[in-house]
Formats: sequence, structure tokens, C-alpha cells
Amino acid sequence: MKILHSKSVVRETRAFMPPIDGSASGLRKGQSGRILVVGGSSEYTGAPFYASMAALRSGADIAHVACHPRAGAAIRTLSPELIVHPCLDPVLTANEAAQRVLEIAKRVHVVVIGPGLSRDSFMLDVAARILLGLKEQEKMVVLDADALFLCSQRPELVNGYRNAVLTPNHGEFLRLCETLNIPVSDNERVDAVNLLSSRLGCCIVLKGEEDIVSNGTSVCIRERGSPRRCGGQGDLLSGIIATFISWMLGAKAGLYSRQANVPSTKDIGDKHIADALKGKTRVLEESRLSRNAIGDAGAASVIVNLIDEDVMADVPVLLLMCSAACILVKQVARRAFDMKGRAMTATLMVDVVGDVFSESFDEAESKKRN
Ligand SMILES: NC(=O)C1=CN([C@@H]2O[C@H](COP(=O)(O)OP(=O)(O)OC[C@H]3O[C@@H](n4cnc5c(N)ncnc54)[C@H](O)[C@@H]3O)[C@@H](O)[C@H]2O)[C@@H](O)CC1
Ligand SMILES: Nc1ncnc2c1ncn2[C@@H]1O[C@H](COP(=O)(O)OP(=O)(O)OP(=O)(O)O)[C@@H](O)[C@H]1O
Repeated sequence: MKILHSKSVVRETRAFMPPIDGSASGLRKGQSGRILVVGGSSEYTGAPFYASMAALRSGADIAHVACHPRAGAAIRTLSPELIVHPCLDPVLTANEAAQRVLEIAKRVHVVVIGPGLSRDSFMLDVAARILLGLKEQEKMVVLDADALFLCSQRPELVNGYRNAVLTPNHGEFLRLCETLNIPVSDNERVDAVNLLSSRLGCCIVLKGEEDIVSNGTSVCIRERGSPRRCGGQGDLLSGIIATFISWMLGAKAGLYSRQANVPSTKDIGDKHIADALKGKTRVLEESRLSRNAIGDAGAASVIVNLIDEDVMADVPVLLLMCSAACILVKQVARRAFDMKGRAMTATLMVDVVGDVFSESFDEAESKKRN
């Protein structure tokens, strides 16, 4: 497994970001990301709000939410920016509700399914139909929370869906592995993540103290997050992954090509980014030294010493984008915890996404600080 150095991931990710310094004023509304979040039920209204607001705050232009009517009323009062479609409505048939969502999905780059969806049978039925429709459209999707519960009940829904990114927490990961008869032990967790990814044919982002991102082979993110485990942090991550993926698609379509360093479209996508980005990102093979043995500072110096300019050649863009989102969310969690300690909440995290993003990812800001 490769451990990705956060600074290198950030540096590489910049090549895929829409410019914000006025150098590409030709960009139109929507070209920097249109996201749809499918979730939000009568019980859970916060989760889709966190996901969609995090998508906006990290830089997507437009965020839609398709939800249960009761969630819709609440979400509208939380934010006027979100475009709310209360179409997961039990007065419709599951098929009618799914068709409405699939129509909206045609207008967006990435669909997040799951935050606050609940395990209500109607909601899961609609989600399953949406998933099948999106697979047919070859839409990029991010599946989280109850959508992962659905996948553990019906793995065939995502089988072979190569444009799907699954973002399980520990419990969701165990459930998926149990369904697919994949043994999980602490020592062999990485093997289990790789196996889950290979068996389903999807990208997996396993959340935890260290995040593991796999498309059959994995990379690991060791950015320090927050010791506080308040609900909603995973929702933020799903929305932010969606934003980064929308930029991957935008770069692939040549939208940001006025920016220096943007790789040519043929080099992006599922192919490796070796030629486009060669030598700029620094990744290293995992040191055999355990962090327990050498401590964080020791590990950091091992990392720096082992840097290999060319190894990034093996990291596909989708993994890079997911890794960037994992790093950002950890940094956001750390900032929110520094501000409020035990009183930190996901709402505060949403509030600080913009500042943390520009300090960490926007080159001019980051230069000012260093
Ligand atoms: N404000 C809101 O509206 C929020 C709503 N949320 C929604 O709440 C719903 C349920 O999500 P939960 O994460 O509670 O789902 P679960 O009911 O699967 O999990 C309950 C808790 O137990 C943990 N867990 C489950 N299985 C475990 C295992 N085998 N080992 C260790 N830990 C395990 C989970 O991580 C979680 O913290 C989802 O729709 C989700 O999106 C959450 O996203 C949090 C915020
Ligand atoms: N032990 C931990 N230490 C630090 N960060 C963690 C830890 N566990 C998870 N995280 C981070 O918290 C974020 C959310 O992960 P978590 O496992 O809480 O997801 P979740 O249960 O799906 O969240 P949600 O409450 O939104 O449903 C991710 O960025 C993850 O990397």
C-alpha cells in the first residue's frame, strides 16, 4: 500500500481544479460542478444538508437535493442556496419517484446517494431504482450511509459499476464484507478493502483514523483529523468527494484548460496520469516501520526521506480526487475541533470548509502563508 503525502496530493489536485484567480473568466455557472444529493427522510434532514452544503462550500456551483417532502421543508429553511426537490414522495410509486430523480440527474455531474435516506422500504426501493438508472447513464456516483446498507442487502446493484465510489465507515464496511464473504481482521484490513473493491468493481473509500482509498490497489491518507466523532462528518466527505470528482470530469472535458498544468484530456479519466503530471507528486511505498515504533514525527521524517518523484505515476485520478477530499475533511475537522473542542459539530465544519480549502488548496493563499 502507498501512503500519500498530503502536500503532494494537494499539489497534484490543483491541476484539476477550476481556476479561481480570474485567469479563466470564460467559465460559466455550473461548469465548476453540479451535484445532486439523494437522501433526507422524515427522520434525517441534517445529513443531506451537510453533504450538499459541503459540496457548495468546497467549490461546486450548484447543489440539488432530492428528498422526502418532510425533509425538503426543513432543508429549505436551512439554506436558500440548495435546490430542493421533494420528489422521494410516498404518494408516488417508487418508479415514478425514481424517474423524477433520474431526470434531475441528467443535469448534474455527480450524484451522491444515501445521506439521511433512512432504511424505510419505500426510500430504499426508490434508491435502488435510481442506482440502476444511473448505472445505465454511466453517471459518477458516491454512495454513503443507507445507500451502503442497501448495497449490503443487494450487492448486485453496484456490481461492475466502475463509476461508483463507496464511502463506508467501519460498520458499513463490515456489513459489505460480510455480504461478500470477505474476511476482515485488523492486520489484513487493507487486503479486505482491495478485495471489496475488486469484487464489486467500484472504488472504495474506507473512513477511519487513516482513510484507505482503493480501486483494487490502495493508497492511504494519514492526515490528522479531529478526536471528536460527532455525526455528519461522513456526510461532508461524500459531498466534497462529489465536488472533486466533478472537477475531474471538468478537466477531462477541457473546461479548465486555460490554466497552466492542466493535463490534456486524453490523459485523464481512468488512465494513469503519469505523462500529465509526472514527477510532481510525491508518494512513497509504505515504510515497514510502524508508527507506534517511531512515533508520528519519526514517521514524517521517514516519509520525507523516502519520497520518490516518479511513484505518483501509478495513482489514477479518481483515487487522487478521493484522497484530496479525505485530506480536506480531516483538515476541516481539525480546524473545527481547535475552535470549539467538545462543542464542535458538523455545522461548524460546514462553516470552515471555505477557509480551510483556500488555505490548503488555493495556491496563492498557501504561498502567502508559507
Ligand atoms: N443530522 C443527521 O441527519 C445525520 C444523519 N445521519 C444519518 O443517519 C443514518 C444512520 O447512520 P448511522 O451511521 O447511525 O448508521 P448505523 O445504524 O449503521 O450505525 C450506527 C452507529 O454504529 C456504528 N456501527 C455500526 N455497525 C458497526 C460495527 N459493526 N462496528 C462498529 N461500529 C458500528 C456506526 O458507525 C454508527 O456510528 C444515515 O441515514 C445517516 O446518513 C448521519 O449521517 C449523522 C447525521
Ligand atoms: N478515529 C478517527 N479519528 C479521526 N478521524 C476519523 C476517525 N474515524 C473517522 N474519521 C474521519 O471522520 C470522517 C467521517 O467518518 P465516519 O467514520 O465518522 O463516517 P460516518 O459514520 O459515515 O459519518 P456520519 O456521521 O456523517 O454518518 C472521515 O473524514 C473519517 O476519515
